[in-house]
Amino acid sequence: MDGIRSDPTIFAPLLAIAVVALFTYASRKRSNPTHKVVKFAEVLRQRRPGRILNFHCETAASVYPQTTWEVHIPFNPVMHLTTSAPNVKHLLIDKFDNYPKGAFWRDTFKDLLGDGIFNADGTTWKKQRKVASYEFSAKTLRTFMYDVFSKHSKQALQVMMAEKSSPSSLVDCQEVFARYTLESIGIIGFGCSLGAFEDANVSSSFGGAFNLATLRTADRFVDPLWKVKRLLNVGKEKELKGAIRLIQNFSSKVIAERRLDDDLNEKPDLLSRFMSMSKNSTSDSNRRTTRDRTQSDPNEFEFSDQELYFIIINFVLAGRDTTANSLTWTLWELAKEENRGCVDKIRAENDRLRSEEPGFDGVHDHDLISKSQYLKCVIYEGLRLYPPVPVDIKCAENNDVLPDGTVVNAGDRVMFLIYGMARQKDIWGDDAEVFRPERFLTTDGKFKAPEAWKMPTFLAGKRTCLGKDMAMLSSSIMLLDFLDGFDVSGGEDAIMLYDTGLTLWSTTGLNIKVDARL
Ligand code: HEM
Repeated sequence: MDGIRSDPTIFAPLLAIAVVALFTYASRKRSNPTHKVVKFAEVLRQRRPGRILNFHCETAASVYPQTTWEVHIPFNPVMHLTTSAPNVKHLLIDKFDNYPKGAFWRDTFKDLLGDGIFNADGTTWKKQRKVASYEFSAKTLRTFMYDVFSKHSKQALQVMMAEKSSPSSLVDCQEVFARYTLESIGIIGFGCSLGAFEDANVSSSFGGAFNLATLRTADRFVDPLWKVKRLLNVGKEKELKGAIRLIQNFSSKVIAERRLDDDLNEKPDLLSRFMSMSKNSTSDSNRRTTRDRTQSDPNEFEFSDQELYFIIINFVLAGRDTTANSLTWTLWELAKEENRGCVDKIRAENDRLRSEEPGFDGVHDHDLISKSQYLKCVIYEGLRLYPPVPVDIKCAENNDVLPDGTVVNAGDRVMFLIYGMARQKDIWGDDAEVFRPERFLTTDGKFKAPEAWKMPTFLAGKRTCLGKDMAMLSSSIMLLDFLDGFDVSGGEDAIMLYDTGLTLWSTTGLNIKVDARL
């Protein structure tokens, strides 16, 4: 940046833009004069690991009984922040069409996610959602995905024990889960290994580039000048460009090789499935089957190499970080002395289900996992308190009024604070901040999911997460294998600081005691 400061041809226009922005910012007409405005400078000050989400919670408490407040970012429309469940229902379900991701979101993510499902609206989104829904069928989950997770969970735990330096040393379980989900999504998404078990540090190669790319993309949300920096190829934008290049090089190679594959129809991974639907594919029979199923436009399932690249990258983003985050924070809770009873209940339920299964051979199967009601409650409680996607944003297409009376102008953004909502006593009662899986257990011992808009961890409505069942399956398999083989402790001593990225990584890992069960 020193170069920019000393070069008047760059610095002067930047200064002029900043002055205009500040003037516009200061003279903005308020649509909700009673709403608190949090200074953007304050948001930037609070935006550090382990802090920003708590800052939002404190703001929510300070504006109560109002449930929405504002942040004004220079060069940008008003951002309304809310913790109101009825507002979330309004955004995601009742007025879905008025709240797309919008140009702001798409621009921010374009370099990393292209027009992939996460980043698309309208027909581009619909097409991918339709195709992907087939590939996340119950049958695929029971067979292909179950096998992938089952194999990799055992492998990840073996590697974890092999790398433990001494019997008493702490284990970074976040790293174990990151390797588990990276390797699994590599097989499920690309049909190839991403080398997560060979490399002692996920932060190298593909995994590392991916981490960096998501962090730097998240930084764009609070940097009004990111487009200028991208143009100049400086700072964080330069890092982002480099990381994306690495991801692209890897993916292009895999796609090119797969195009030459004669056995495309036999391959269950997402890339092969999407490719075999494409006109460019050599697989006529599969194409016909898919088209017959949907009876739609014959060009509907054509995907170029670039489209395929973005489709798969979107799934890698969706499937890797989120599940690793969910496992990390849930195990953190389970490793605390106060939650030992939860571990006992998971094991007791598992023992009972095994004893009811005739000829149980020591390996969990898909049915046993589906029947594990208490385990589901535990995973859900982890997902409630530590939502892997802690905040989400929608853009208003037309003027609107939210259920809590907030006036939203066309173009405004609404950010709903999923992490903050989990801590609202209005929604969860006085023990909102306590890890208590039983809140999801009915009196007859069944798991009951809450209404999605009260706990939008997987979102709600038409854009509900497509990988929800897959995430539940992979988390269940890993947690059962973990608690079957190991005792965990020391959660109360582990320092956990969530990162400021798109998902809820712990910047400090999850360092706890892991002992093989006798
Ligand atoms: C605990 C794990 C997971 C959580 C908490 C989670 C959460 C979410 C959230 C909040 C969204 C909405 C994002 C947005 O539109 O702004 C989403 C969308 C999505 N998720 Fe997940 N996800 C998880 C796992 C997965 C997995 C394993 C996959 C599959 C690989 C997946 C695939 C998707 C897809 C494809 C979308 C886009 C849906 C659409 O826009 O129509 N997710 N997820």
